[in-house]
Amino acid sequence: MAPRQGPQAPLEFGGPLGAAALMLLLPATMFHLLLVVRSGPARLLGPPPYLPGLEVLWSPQALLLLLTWLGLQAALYLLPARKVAEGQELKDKSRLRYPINGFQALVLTALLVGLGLSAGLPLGALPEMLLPLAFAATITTFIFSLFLYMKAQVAPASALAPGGNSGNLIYDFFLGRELNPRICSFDFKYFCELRPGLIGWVFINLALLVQEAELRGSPSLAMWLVNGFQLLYVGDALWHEEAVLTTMDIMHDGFGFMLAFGDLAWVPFTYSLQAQFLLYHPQPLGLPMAAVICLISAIGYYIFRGANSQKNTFRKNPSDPSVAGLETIPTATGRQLLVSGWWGMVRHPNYLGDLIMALAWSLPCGVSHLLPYFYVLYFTALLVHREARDERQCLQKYGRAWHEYCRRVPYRILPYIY
Ligand SMILES: NC(=O)C1=CN([C@@H]2O[C@H](COP(=O)(O)OP(=O)(O)OC[C@H]3O[C@@H](n4cnc5c(N)ncnc54)[C@H](OP(=O)(O)O)[C@@H]3O)[C@@H](O)[C@H]2O)C=CC1
Ligand SMILES: CC(C)CCC[C@@H](C)[C@H]1CC=C2C3=C(CC[C@@]21C)[C@@]1(C)CC[C@H](O)C(C)(C)[C@@H]1CC3
Repeated sequence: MAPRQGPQAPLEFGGPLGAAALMLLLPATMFHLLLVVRSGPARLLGPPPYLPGLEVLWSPQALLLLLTWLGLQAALYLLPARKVAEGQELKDKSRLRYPINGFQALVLTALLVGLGLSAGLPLGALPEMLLPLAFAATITTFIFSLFLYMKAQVAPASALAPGGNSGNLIYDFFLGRELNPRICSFDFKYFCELRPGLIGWVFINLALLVQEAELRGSPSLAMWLVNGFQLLYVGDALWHEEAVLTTMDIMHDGFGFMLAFGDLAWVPFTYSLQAQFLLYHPQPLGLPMAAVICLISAIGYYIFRGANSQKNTFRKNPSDPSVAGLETIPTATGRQLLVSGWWGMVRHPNYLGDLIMALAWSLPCGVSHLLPYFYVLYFTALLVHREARDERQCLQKYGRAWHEYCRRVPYRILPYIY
């Protein structure tokens, strides 16, 4: 079954109306979270303590800091890489090349921040700048998405994504028209997906830890756990950077407002919510409970890493000894689907591991508030929706073989439940 493309592709996210609503809702949710987390009651569903005026949101220093950060990460991206990887085959049968130096960028950033700290860089002042920084990031992503939309106007048809080219301005602006927008070898989507937002997230967490130490003498055990788990997640993503080339975002989705805002604003400012919560609402955490949470995190990571690595190894080289013995289903495209190992347990074992980790990130915040569990709730919704999108795409790609896979592996994410 040939996938429908361009104006015939089925509309996702509720079409133009859904896209318009999400473009308002996502930034509004982000600002709501940033405001309620520092309020006394910290109620996820309550009203924000106040509605900030432009004088609170707008700060030229915050914009300058954001642009410096983006410039630094872009410079680190352009440094010589230990390896250059080839992406998946494109419509015109070509393959793009990607530098593998994300982990190096993380280490170099840590060294620079370390040097800055020893020279008196006031990292602990960053939490007070989160609102204006998030505002600067939101404006920047709107302008950047406009640039991406206009760049796609002059791109060849073969460079356009399967969705995101419906002809409706709002929908296409949101979803993104071009699959891999680039200037020379600088790939905007690949850069944004893994660098400024993801690395920014761990340094926001670190700044919250530093401020907690300044306020209370030392960081709490809960703050250490949240920082440690999320650093492991980001470090792992950058260590296995090449694996991002087989994700849905890189292979299928265009680069527009959804991913630009998601990567540059949503990830750093909402994924750091647990650490923000702990700064304003300290929580006691005993060693036995901390040990249980570490165990949950380790189980989640084991499933997440095992499943992702198994699929990536198999997609790169099906005769690799670690995957060669696994049972597979042939498909009409020549590619095969794994039906044993992690991918024989449920159809998205990697989502299951990621969700277990998400729970472990929130548990150090105790159970007195719903707010730090926002990530678990949002992430469940995101992955359930993402799974349904992927399922549709796989059905189009693999037809009967996909039906056979679903028959053999009936559960999507959670064995015997979903
Ligand atoms: N923290 C966050 O905010 C987010 C994290 N994630 C994480 O990112 C990771 C990547 O997720 P995502 O890109 O959504 O999806 P996947 O990495 O699960 O990729 C899905 C693709 O895998 C291939 N595939 C599916 N089933 C099989 C099988 N049985 N055998 C072999 N290949 C198969 C198909 O592509 P093909 O056959 O073409 O290779 C399918 O389209 C996940 O771990 C997820 O949890 C995702 C979103 C947000
Ligand atoms: C909120 C919006 C509706 C949607 C925004 C979604 C984005 C925030 C996420 C889409 C896919 C992502 C991935 C990661 C981060 C979040 C976004 C950008 C990821 C880089 C996190 C680290 C993982 O190890 C990964 C597998 C590399 C992830 C890839 C997908």
